[in-house]
Amino acid sequence: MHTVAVIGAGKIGELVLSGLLRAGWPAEKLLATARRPERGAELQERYGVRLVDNATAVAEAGVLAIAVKPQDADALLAEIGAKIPADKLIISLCAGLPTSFFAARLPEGTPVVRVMTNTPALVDQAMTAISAGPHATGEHLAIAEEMFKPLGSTIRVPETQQDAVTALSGSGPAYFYLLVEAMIDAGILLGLPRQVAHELIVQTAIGSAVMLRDSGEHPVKLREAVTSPAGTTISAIRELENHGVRAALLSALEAARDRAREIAAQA
Ligand SMILES: NC(=O)C1=CN([C@@H]2O[C@H](COP(=O)(O)OP(=O)(O)OC[C@H]3O[C@@H](n4cnc5c(N)ncnc54)[C@H](OP(=O)(O)O)[C@@H]3O)[C@@H](O)[C@H]2O)C=CC1
Ligand SMILES: O=C(O)[C@@H]1CCC=N1
Repeated sequence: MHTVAVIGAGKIGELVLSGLLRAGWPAEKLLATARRPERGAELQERYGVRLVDNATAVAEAGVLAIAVKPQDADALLAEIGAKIPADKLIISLCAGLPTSFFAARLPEGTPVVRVMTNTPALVDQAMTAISAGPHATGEHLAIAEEMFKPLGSTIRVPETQQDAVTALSGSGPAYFYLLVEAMIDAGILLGLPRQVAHELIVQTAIGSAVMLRDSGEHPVKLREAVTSPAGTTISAIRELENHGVRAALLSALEAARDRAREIAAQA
């Protein structure tokens, strides 16, 4: 089991730390770095992991999980990139940034793995996609899997698919939360108390998600089973189609993919 340092322990860094601890990773094998001292103190108090500066993390950890915003990655690598020995494994959690961005700022031969996870990691239900970058071997991918499997599901994808993955599963939880929020508001419109609307929609979302996962059925078949002839569901579906919800989702995910590309171009 490697010592893992989370460099830039914000929201995603924290969920990696907390997930590894839940999975039984010893706290003494976890390091965290933060830009603001109060954030570091918070993490130390909450998880008992050691807060260190970036240089100490580089010196002591075998795996460096980079969890800063993509816009902060260049400055971070200007600070530590050249000091990272080539036997360390770099795991980038950053949206958009290709592994070549890191390779160009690291000593020749340093292995880089690109990972796109998502916030349901907080409840061990993440979807994490893992790609080999320069100098990353099967052994390096296995280390990334050892870290992320306990946080949910993992899949290996070619790096060329990572911007699309980011649009689907990286950002995905936000789309579902927005749908749930809108449906709860619809419940209010129909006169239900907010708490009742919340309970109905959240449990419906959970039930639908479990059926999607466990039944093995195509979503079309599951939807058809709910949609009675001349019934209530088809009336709602007509409105969804009239308002272009399907087309909106296609455009929205394409926009997310394009934004990931733009982040890389601006880095
Ligand atoms: N949020 C999400 O759902 C997902 C995010 N990601 C990716 O994860 C990464 C992190 O996102 P997120 O956790 O949301 O962002 P946050 O802003 O919450 O976390 C980034 C953290 O890095 C710290 N930081 C920045 N520069 C340095 C530095 N030089 N040294 C040490 N710490 C530093 C920031 O400090 P400060 O607090 O001072 O800003 C902040 O705490 C991004 O690259 C994002 O693309 C990937 C998948 C999902
Ligand atoms: O919005 C973002 O850029 C990050 C990456 C995927 C989810 N959140």
